[in-house]
Amino acid sequence: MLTLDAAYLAPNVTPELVAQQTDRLALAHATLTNGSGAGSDFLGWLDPAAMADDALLEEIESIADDLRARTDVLVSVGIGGSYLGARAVIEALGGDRTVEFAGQNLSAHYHSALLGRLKGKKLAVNAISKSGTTTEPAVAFRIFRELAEPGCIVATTDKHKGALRKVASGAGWRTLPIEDSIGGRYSVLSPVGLLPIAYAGIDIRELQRGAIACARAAAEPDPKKNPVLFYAAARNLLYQQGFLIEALASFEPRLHYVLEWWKQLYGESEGKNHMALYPSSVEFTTDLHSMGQYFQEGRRALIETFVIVDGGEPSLTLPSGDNADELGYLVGEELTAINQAAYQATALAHREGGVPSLTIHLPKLDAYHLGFLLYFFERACGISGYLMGVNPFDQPGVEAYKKNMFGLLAKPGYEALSGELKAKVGAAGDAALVRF
Ligand SMILES: O=P(O)(O)OC[C@H]1O[C@H](O)[C@H](O)[C@@H](O)[C@@H]1O
Repeated sequence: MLTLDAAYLAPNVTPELVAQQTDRLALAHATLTNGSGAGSDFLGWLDPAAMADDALLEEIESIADDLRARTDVLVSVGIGGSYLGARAVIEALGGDRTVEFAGQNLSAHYHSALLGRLKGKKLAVNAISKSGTTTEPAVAFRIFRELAEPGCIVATTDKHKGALRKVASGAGWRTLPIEDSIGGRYSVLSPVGLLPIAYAGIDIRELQRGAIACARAAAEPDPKKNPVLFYAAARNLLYQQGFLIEALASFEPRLHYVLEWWKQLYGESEGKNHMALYPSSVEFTTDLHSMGQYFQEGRRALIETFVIVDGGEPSLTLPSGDNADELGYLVGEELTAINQAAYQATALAHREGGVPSLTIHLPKLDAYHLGFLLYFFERACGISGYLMGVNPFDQPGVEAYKKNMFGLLAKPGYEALSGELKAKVGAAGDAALVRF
């Protein structure tokens, strides 16, 4: 279970204001659950138990066990939704085996350094791409597949189409399916996320169990009893009031990639028709010493959603010593308690500075509660997109850069565009350069 603390949303958002949205919320809720809205072909994630049934979980676990027995490191190759979910869970929960990530950028430095780190290690490689044609992971996969131990390549991709499917069939590698009805950013609890997570040694059944519990809670149509509806309603009301940026804020560095995953989820789902809250993230207290000033006194366009871990953290107390560092008042205090005080102080200060906030409390950060949280955000994102009047399950805008890149790299089929784009990019010529 998670708990929402909505005290600092007032007066912008109050339970009464949310109650006034009941009809709109009920419509968005029904549109999502009945599959009657835009993008309804992509609701395969809605039922987490069906998305990965027992047979599929067993298959994933058995592949993970086999790879763990034969290798030291898994290189997970993917980008966007084929990357962020697995990384979010693995970085948050740790595990006992190293998973490295490749193909989430095109940096020669990043990939050379990774190759260096992997020297002398026995590698498994998991190529993950729903379309099977995304350039970044395809490029990285060419580099890393050569280094895998025999029989230790797994392709997670569309059942029938795409270049990755073709290559995997030709080479006889093991494969895991990505259903048509599951888009990348909603795929963490499918084979896309689950194989790397299982390789890391994290209990994928617990993760799924948390998501199933959240799905049950989210079936409730009354926004007062359904945290998913409440969150979707609150951010929508704030957007209508003119707020433009939602910052997901944590005080726990191991949530870094959960914040990154959330940004893709909301950015791709809602950033359409020149609308939507811009999803950003901050990691406190680190960022209080860089972004804190802006949060307190910059342009008042920000709302904050805190994700706070309440318990289960290791005990670490401040040791005694002379009081020259003026920390005597904290001797014997738990670091976790100091961090909690920092959260309370921050939420209060920001609220008083004009930043409304909502806090999501997790009793502890384990597989169950993380599964609950991930599903919470997915489900709220579907509702939120429908409240906004967009299709939360497509991402047509992402194609624009790809088309340009293919043109500039003269990919077969893009020859005509190639000349035009090269002319555009070079148009300003020397005149545009400012040299020093
Ligand atoms: O899994 P893939 O087909 O390789 O896609 C990976 C990612 O690339 C894209 O460009 C999309 O914007 C993302 O939604 C997707 O998750």
